[in-house]
Amino acid sequence: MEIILTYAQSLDACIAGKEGKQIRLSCDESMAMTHSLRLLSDAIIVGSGTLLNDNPGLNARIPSLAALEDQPTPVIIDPHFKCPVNAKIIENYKRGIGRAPILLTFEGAKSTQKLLDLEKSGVRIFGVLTCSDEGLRWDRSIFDKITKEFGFKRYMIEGGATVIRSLLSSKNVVDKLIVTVSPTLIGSDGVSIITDGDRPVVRHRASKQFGADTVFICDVGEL
Ligand SMILES: NC(=O)c1ccc[n+]([C@@H]2O[C@H](COP(=O)([O-])OP(=O)(O)OC[C@H]3O[C@@H](n4cnc5c(N)ncnc54)[C@H](O)[C@@H]3O)[C@@H](O)[C@H]2O)c1
Ligand SMILES: Nc1nc(=O)c(N)c(NC[C@H](O)[C@H](O)[C@H](O)COP(=O)(O)O)[nH]1
Repeated sequence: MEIILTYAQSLDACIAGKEGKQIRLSCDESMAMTHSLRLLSDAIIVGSGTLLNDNPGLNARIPSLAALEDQPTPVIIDPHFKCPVNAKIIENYKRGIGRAPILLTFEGAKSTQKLLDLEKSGVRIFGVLTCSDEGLRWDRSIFDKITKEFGFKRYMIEGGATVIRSLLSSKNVVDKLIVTVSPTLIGSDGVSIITDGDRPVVRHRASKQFGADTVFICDVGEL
């Protein structure tokens, strides 16, 4: 099992603009790299904040829409079932250009009308999350359980800010960090991913220029 955390950031470590405004940071070349990475992954994970803010498709479309059997599965960390029934990931599934999304919620979550509506739209609900007082607890056992249930081997976590910050301050979860650095400055009202607290060790593995962007690949963990 491999867990990759990947995102695009500005030179001043921001991943979005003021009040979370979505900003296209990746140039065409590095966005194509991200979509190639999606094709190599079994699951693309984002938090509910990104789902609501960006309404992403989370499928592989560049340079062209990949065949359904090659598409990764969209997975949303959504403990409070905020996913709208008309989200793009659900529309893609209904149109046959994306796999049935999975929504991760708390273990033992009670069913609600919203959950039933989401299941009717084709969303698969999986109660695997646990909570501590500082928020969702991240550890590899969550991914072991998802792999046991769905058979995924490679996870690509694409954000957003809460997810990135919590993973960058968790040990023994992420295996690889792939960061696209865009030569732009967003400034103090941007959404930063800088965390306090302890951080995992990262080791440079490779870096490559894609258009104007530089993509860093780092191994993460007790190296
Ligand atoms: N540049 C990029 O690569 C990139 C990628 C993704 C999102 N974004 C941007 O990030 C912003 C969204 O980030 P965000 O922080 O609002 O939302 P998010 O996507 O990080 O989701 C946060 C939500 O997910 C759940 N969650 C996930 N992990 C959690 C944890 N460890 N603890 C508690 N709750 C957890 C909770 O419901 C929480 O409200 C948007 O502006 C979006 O455009 C940028
Ligand atoms: N690699 C990357 N470069 C960016 O400039 C940017 N803003 C994102 N943001 C990641 C976010 O989670 C969604 O992936 C995007 O909103 C695009 O969504 P889709 O392509 O439709 O899946 N990711």
